[in-house]
Amino acid sequence: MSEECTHECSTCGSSCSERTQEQTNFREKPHELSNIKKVIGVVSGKGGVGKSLVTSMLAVLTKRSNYQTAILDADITGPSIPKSFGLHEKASGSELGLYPVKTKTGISVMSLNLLTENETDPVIWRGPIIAGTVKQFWTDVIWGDVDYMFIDMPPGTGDVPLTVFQSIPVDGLIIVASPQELVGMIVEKAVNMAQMMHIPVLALVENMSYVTCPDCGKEYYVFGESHIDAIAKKFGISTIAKLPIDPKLAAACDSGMIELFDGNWLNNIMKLLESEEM
Ligand SMILES: Nc1ncnc2c1ncn2[C@@H]1O[C@H](COP(=O)(O)OP(=O)(O)OP(=O)(O)O)[C@@H](O)[C@H]1O
Repeated sequence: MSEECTHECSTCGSSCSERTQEQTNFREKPHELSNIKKVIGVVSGKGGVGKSLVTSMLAVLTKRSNYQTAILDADITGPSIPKSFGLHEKASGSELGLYPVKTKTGISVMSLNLLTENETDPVIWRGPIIAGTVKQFWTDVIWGDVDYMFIDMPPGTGDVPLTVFQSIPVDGLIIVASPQELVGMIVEKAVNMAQMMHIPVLALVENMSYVTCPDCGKEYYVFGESHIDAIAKKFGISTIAKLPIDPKLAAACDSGMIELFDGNWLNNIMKLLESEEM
């Protein structure tokens, strides 16, 4: 029995002598025309902390390194990926399945906003329908060959993230948090959920960590001293990144130009993704 045993035998993948229940396998197969090598989930404890921004930036970096890249926007009720890439066309389909929409640089994207008639239509669905839609983005979308798929997860640790973790083989998670969250329990909850689902936490990103003065270049930690190093150490997460509050990033998202962002803040996560450890 592992030291981290949660006694949740139905969701545990290890075959140990203490097993009391059969493992229930909820894994869904991707579309037969999809060949997806690595799946990275981007999660946050709560909404609005920059999860979609980090998902978009990591996808842009992998694409810049010439990998076949895809984004599955699992944030069904608040999809923001199409907007940051300036995607307004609708996804098309055939009798074989649905086709993702390509961004200007060739990143494949599927999001509910690419399917609804109006981008502003609210999605007033209950949890199981939302979770079912995410599953369909995995099973019914013809993704083709993908080296890295990033999943922009819905915030929190509820119904939908649980279904995604159970039905899609996620290779690793990147947790995005604001400086305030890093002093509370929200990040701890996300780390604990990852452990319970047996998914490794690859990296921790502190978004809106600091502001750089445009005149003198000095960094100001407006939310107080950063706690990311201590939290990463506590949970044994070796890769961290700090993203400043940068009006250029907000403007790039708003104008659909995130593919043009300039900055090396997430380069060490990129290195990790390309390394043998992944
Ligand atoms: N470091 C940053 N600098 C400037 N603007 C930022 C930064 N991070 C996020 N933003 C802006 O804050 C807003 C929220 O970010 P984003 O949509 O990525 O958050 P989220 O965690 O995905 O939210 P939700 O879960 O509600 O979808 C966006 O308008 C984004 O452009």
